[in-house]
Amino acid sequence: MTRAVLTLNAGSSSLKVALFPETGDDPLATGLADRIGPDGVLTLKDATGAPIASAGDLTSHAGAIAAVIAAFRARWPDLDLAAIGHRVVHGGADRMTPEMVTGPLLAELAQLSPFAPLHQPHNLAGIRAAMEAFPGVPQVACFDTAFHRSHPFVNDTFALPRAFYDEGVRRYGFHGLSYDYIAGELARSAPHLAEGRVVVAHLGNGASMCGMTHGRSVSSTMGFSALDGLPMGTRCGQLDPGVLLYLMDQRGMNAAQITDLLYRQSGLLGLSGLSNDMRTLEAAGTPEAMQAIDYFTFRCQREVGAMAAALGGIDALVFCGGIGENSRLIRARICERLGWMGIEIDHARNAQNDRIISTDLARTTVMVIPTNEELVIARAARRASGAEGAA
Ligand SMILES: Nc1ncnc2c1ncn2[C@@H]1O[C@H](COP(=O)(O)OP(=O)(O)O)[C@@H](O)[C@H]1O
Ligand SMILES: CC(=O)OP(=O)(O)O
Ligand SMILES: [Mg+2]
Repeated sequence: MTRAVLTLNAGSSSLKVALFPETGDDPLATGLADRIGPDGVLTLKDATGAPIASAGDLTSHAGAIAAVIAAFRARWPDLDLAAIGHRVVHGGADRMTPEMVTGPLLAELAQLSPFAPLHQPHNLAGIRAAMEAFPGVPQVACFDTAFHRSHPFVNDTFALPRAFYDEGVRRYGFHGLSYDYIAGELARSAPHLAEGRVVVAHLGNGASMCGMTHGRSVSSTMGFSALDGLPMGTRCGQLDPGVLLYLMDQRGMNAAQITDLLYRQSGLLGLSGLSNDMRTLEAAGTPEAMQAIDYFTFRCQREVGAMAAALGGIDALVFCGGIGENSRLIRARICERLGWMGIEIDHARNAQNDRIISTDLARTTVMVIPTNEELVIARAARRASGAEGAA
């Protein structure tokens, strides 16, 4: 086979992998390990969508990564990788571009793990596993935070004493690789909108919104950690810090217990008492599941308003992520009270997952754009490793 670029994208509930040729946007193979946990399943497909391999019982991200590497090796014994690109959720305050992985970089990134416990350890485990499986192949780290480093100070800080900002207590924002892709797609397919005021809703197991103009991030609902903003599969979203004081003072909870509560037991799972997965909640129809959906869609409506205020208006709303790309119910529910912002969706278009789901007369364009973090990672890996120039 020709030389290829491998991408690894570890999300909080999933591992997405892709194998790209040295040039071009179409992958040779893609893979998804979904619902990592007791029901975890990995499926790898070739460029035609035909299954290459599958594996079940994926209880951890590390197991999923090992299964991916084994399956690619079995399918392509002479696999020749020009570079491996990794999604790394947290890059810290100064990283605005992808970087080649080195020992010191890995050590620095490991220090950020406590700020992104559902992601950073898996991202770094992926890098280590890939370094071991493919020694000598350049590894490139692509940061979710990088896209948001353009935020103005008012969207980058909290109203704490200045020393905290200086030591890195800032609003970083995440899902940057996804927003980067959407910005590029808009610039390519709808340049007049790309220049305008766009609110992008990345709604997956992790969920956030980004307000962007001229393709640059101005504001994000996520802050210091990937806990802030919208409620998520198992994360609480925006929370009054007084609740934390109560949990510590009155309930005697320690940091580890609070971490578990806010990252793993809250959000859709906590409110429904049933599941973190929107598909399960939509199908269940129990009062608690419906309340969890109500809370999710209400907070999404609030945050579209907040992002539009940060941008001074809105020209387009874009949905992406597992929920945003697939759930016509949630998109319709979010849009139903946003008529005052010029948002009006066409229900037939919405039901078909059309690219434009707003009515022809609506003042604000509403779009569904499947995100492609893998392509952003692959392009960056080619660039940073020099593979692009060599091709
Ligand atoms: N058809 C669907 N209807 C509703 N929700 C869906 C559908 N397909 C996927 N989802 C939601 O998308 C989530 C996964 O989103 P995704 O962006 O792929 O994951 P991650 O945040 O782990 O990267 C699932 O937890 C599920 O709630
Ligand atoms: C940052 C984040 O929440 O990522 P994901 O949606 O992949 O869990
Ligand atoms: Mg994701």
